[in-house]
Amino acid sequence: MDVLDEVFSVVRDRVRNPREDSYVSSLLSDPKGLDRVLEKIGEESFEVVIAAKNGRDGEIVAESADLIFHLMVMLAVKGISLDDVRAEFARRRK
Ligand SMILES: N=c1c2ncn([C@@H]3O[C@H](COP(=O)(O)OP(=O)(O)OP(=O)(O)O)[C@@H](O)[C@H]3O)c2ncn1[C@@H]1O[C@H](COP(=O)(O)O)[C@@H](O)[C@H]1O
Repeated sequence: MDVLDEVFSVVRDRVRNPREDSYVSSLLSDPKGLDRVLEKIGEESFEVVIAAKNGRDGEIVAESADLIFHLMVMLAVKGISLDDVRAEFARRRK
C-alpha cells in the first residue's frame, strides 16, 4: 500500500464511521452534504490553477494534494475505489 491507498482507506473509514476530530467527518456533516465536497473540489481546482500560474513548486504540490484529497473524499462517498481509477488509467494506456 502506498500513502494514497493508506489515506483513502482512512477516508473510507471516516465516511462509514464519523469521528468528532475528523476533517472528513466535519466536511460530510455539513448540511450541504456531498455538495460541500463538490464545492471544495471546485475551490481546490481553482487554487491549483492559480498556483500553477504564479506559485512555487511547493505550492503547486500542496494545492494538488488538496485537490486529490477532496477527489478521494468524493470517490469514497460514491463507493468508488482508487483501484477503479487505476483500472481506468490502465484501460487508457497506449
Ligand atoms: N490528507 C489529508 C488532507 N489533505 C488536506 N486536508 C484538509 O483539507 C483542508 C483543505 O482545505 P482548505 O485549504 O480550504 O483549508 P480549510 O480552510 O481548513 O478548509 P475549509 O474550512 O474551507 O473546509 C484542510 O483543512 C486540510 O487539513 C486533509 N485532511 C485529512 N487528510 C488525511 O485524511 C485522513 C482522514 O483525516 P481526518 O478525517 O481528519 O481523520 C487522514 O489520513 C489524514 O491524514
